[in-house]
Amino acid sequence: MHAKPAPFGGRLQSSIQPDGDAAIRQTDSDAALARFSAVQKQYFTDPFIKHLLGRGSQFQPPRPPLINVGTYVRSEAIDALVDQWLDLSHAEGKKCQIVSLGAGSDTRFWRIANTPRKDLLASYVEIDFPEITTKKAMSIRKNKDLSLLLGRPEDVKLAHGGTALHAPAYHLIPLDLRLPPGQALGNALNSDAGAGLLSPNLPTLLLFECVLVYMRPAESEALIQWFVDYFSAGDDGAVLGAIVYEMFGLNDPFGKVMLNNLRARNVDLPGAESYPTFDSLLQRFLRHGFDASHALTLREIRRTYISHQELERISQLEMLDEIEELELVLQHYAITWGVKLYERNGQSLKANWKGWALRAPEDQQ
Ligand SMILES: C[S@@+](CC[C@H](N)C(=O)[O-])C[C@H]1O[C@@H](n2cnc3c(N)ncnc32)[C@H](O)[C@@H]1O
Repeated sequence: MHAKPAPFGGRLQSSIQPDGDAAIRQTDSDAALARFSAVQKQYFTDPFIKHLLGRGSQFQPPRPPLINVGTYVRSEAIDALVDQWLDLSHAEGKKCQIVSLGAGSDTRFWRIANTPRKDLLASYVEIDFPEITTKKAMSIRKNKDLSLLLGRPEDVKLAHGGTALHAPAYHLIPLDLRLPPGQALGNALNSDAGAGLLSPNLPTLLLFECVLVYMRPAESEALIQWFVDYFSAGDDGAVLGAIVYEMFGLNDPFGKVMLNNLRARNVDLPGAESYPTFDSLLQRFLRHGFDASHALTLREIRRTYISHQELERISQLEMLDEIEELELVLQHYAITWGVKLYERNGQSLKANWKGWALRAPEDQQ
């Protein structure tokens, strides 16, 4: 076996603390290390991740090939969906907003800000526990590669004792997402910068990368519903999109081993219970009145949505001979995405947004 069943980037370290939230927060370091490992092995590039790793983490050994391939497939697919979202907003003549929930040490904002697509971003909001946002805010302040992409130094401000950070198009906000969103999230998005951080009129994409699985279903449903209601207040009709990446189908033998391994490290996955099958994934958004909902397992994405040239390239990076094991693991992770369209006038516009989907290589020409 190359790896014990555990989330990609979720191989927990030995120093697990008794507090369950500490173990959940630890998954952020694991995710960042998994990304750094895939970068070191040249699966993809990310010039920013090294600035967000904890002290000494750069010297950790790389992750096993199976984990690197999983991180690569997930990253490529979510990047493609996010880029397409930005381009769809652009085609509509609007800037777009992205909210990353449980953002941890994610580098997506900087990766976008480093490209011409930066001009398509009206606002990028990242939310996580205060311990995580404090660490991230410090890394941003300390590192020029990160801070320069936020704007002029005088426009970048720490807030709430260093747990929050605000720049013209970037906001880092400390919050426990399990709190009733009506008060907690609503206040967090409205108080800090004086004005609302999110316009209800702009196309807005929610990113939930490996976070809802740590919350109870009632809590994650309340969170998604809060956003659904928030955008119904827009006067120009908004478009709400969401991407969820996480494990599912954990009631089979593989899933049970995964759950037990995590439980031994003080991590529960209450959010996985509602998603025992592939079909159940689509309900994630349909139950909130989304107009379209799609899901793909990482196994299917690797098989169908990554070009032969790319598969050939990554097969040269390191030895991976246990394809069956790889497929078994990839079969338990899925990307689910959906879109909700609010009142507006043009049917063609709706058709555009409904076509938001991963493209197989032969459709990309
Ligand atoms: C596995 S990490 C994923 C980080 C990042 N989204 C990524 O994919 O690289 C899970 C993140 O969700 C955050 N998280 C989990 N439960 C949370 C909650 N109730 N409120 C805020 N953040 C939470 C953790 O602190 C951690 O940063």
